[in-house]
Amino acid sequence: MDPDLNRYILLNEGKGLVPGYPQSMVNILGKSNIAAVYGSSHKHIRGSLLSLVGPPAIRDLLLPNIDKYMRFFLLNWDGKTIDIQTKTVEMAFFAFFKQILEDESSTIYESFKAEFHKILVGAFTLPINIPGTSYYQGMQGRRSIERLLMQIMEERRASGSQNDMLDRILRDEENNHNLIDEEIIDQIITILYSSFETVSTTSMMAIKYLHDNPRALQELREEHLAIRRRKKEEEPIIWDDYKKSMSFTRAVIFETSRLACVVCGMMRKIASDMDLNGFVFPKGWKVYLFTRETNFNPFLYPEPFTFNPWRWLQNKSLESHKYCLFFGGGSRLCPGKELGIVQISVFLHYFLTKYRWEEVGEHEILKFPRVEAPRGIYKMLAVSDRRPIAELWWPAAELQWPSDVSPAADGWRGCGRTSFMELVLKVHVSVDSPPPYALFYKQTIGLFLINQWFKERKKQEVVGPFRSKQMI
Ligand code: HEM
Repeated sequence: MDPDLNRYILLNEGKGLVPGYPQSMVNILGKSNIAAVYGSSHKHIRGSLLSLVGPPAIRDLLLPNIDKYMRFFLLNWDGKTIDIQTKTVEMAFFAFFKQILEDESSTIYESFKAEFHKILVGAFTLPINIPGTSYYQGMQGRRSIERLLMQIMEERRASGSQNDMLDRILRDEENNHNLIDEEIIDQIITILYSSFETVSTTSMMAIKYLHDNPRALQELREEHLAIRRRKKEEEPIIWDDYKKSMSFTRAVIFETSRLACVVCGMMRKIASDMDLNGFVFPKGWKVYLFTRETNFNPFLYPEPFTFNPWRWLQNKSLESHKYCLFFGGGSRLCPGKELGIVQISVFLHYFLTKYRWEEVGEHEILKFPRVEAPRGIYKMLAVSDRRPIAELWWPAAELQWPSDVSPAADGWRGCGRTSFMELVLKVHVSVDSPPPYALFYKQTIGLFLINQWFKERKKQEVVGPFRSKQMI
C-alpha cells in the first residue's frame, strides 16, 4: 500500500518486476496477450495497440463510430425502468465490439457476447480445468471466440477490406507490426477484456454519484447542453468538443474513478530475489500493488470521501500526480486511457441531454473485490426530456436524493476489513455450476486453500525472515 513503493515497482519492470496476473487469466486471455509479455515482445504489441486506440485513431476513426453507436444505444429508454448496471455493461460491450468488428452480423455479436461472458467469469479463478468450474467455462469461451475470429479473419482476407479495428490490424499498413494470427486473437480478447469492465463500471458509478450530487449533475448537464446548443441535432460529437468543451466531464470521470476505486491495484511477479524497502522478496513471489488506499489520502484529496469533481479543475496537476495511478503507470500505463474517457464522455453526453431519471426501489453497491450492484437492482426510470434544449435544466429541488446513499456511507465498504482468506475465497471460489457440483467444489477448494495457508505460515516460521532484515 506504500505509494512510493507501488510507483517504484511500476517504473522498474526492467529490474525484474514483471506482470504477475494469475495463471487462469494468462491461459484464458492468451499467452501473447499484452499483459502477459514483457521486454521486446511487450514493446512490439504495445506499439500495435497504441496505433489502434491512441488519440490520433480516436480522433479520426473511433470517435465518429462511438458517437453513432451511442446515439443508437440510447434510443427508446423513454418511460422504461432500466437496470443501469445491465445497460452500462451492454453499452461498453456493444461499443467496443462495433469498434473491433463493425459489420459482423447480429448472430456473431450474440455468440461473441455469450462466449465473452464466460471469459470474464473464468479469468480470475483457480485454474482447475474440470467441467462445471468457472475456469473450464472460461477456457471453452476462449476456444469458441478463437474459432469465430479465425473464421472472420479468413473471410476478411479473402473478400477484401472493411474499416474496423480487426481490419486495421490485418492490414497494418503504416506501422509494420505484423502480428501473427495468435497474437491478433489474444490482443482482441485483451482489448475487450481490459476496456469493457472498466468503462461500464465507471459509467454506472458516474451516474450514481451524479444522482447523489445534484450540483455536479447540473453543472455537467450545462456543459453538455452548451455543446448541443452549438450543433444541429444530428451533428456528432467531434474531437474538438471532447478536448475543449468537456473539462468538467473529465473531472467527473476522474473523481468517479477515485471514489469508486474501479481499479483496486495491479499485480506483478518478482523475477529474481529482490530487496524492496528493506524486505527481501523471493523470486517467483507475486506482489499486489494495492493502489486504492492512495485514492483516499487526505493530503492529496482533502475530504477524501466526498464526491468533489471540482478538485480536478482547481488543481490541474492532480491528474499527472505521481500517486494518481487509476490508469497504472510506467511502461504499462493504460494505452486505452483516452479511449475509455472518450467513450464514457459520449455516453454521458447523450444520456444527460436526452433523459431525466429517478431511482426506483432499493439498491446496494459493493466496492470490493470488484465494484458491482450484486443483484442488479440499481434501477432507474428514464424519462426522455422533450422540452426545447434551451429550457433543459433541472431545478436542484427535483434532485434531492436520500442522504443515506452518500459516497461516504458506502465508499469504504469492505476495504481494509476483508481478510486475505476471505478475499481468496470470495474471488476464487466462484463456481458457476448447479449443486451438488458447486458445494463439492467450494468445500474442496476452500479446504485446499486453508491447508495451503497453514503450510505457508509454517514455512515462514521455519524459514524465518527469508534472509532479510525484517520478516515479511
Ligand atoms: C476507465 C477506463 C480504464 C481504466 C480505469 C483502466 C485502467 C488500467 C490500468 C490500471 C492498467 C494497468 C495495468 C497494469 O499495470 O498491470 C491498464 C492497462 C491496460 N489497459 Fe486500461 N483502463 C481503462 C480503459 C481501457 C480501455 C478502453 C482499453 C482498450 C483499449 C484498455 C486497455 C488496456 C490494456 C491493453 C492494458 C495493458 C497495457 C500493458 O500491459 O502495456 N484500458 N488499464
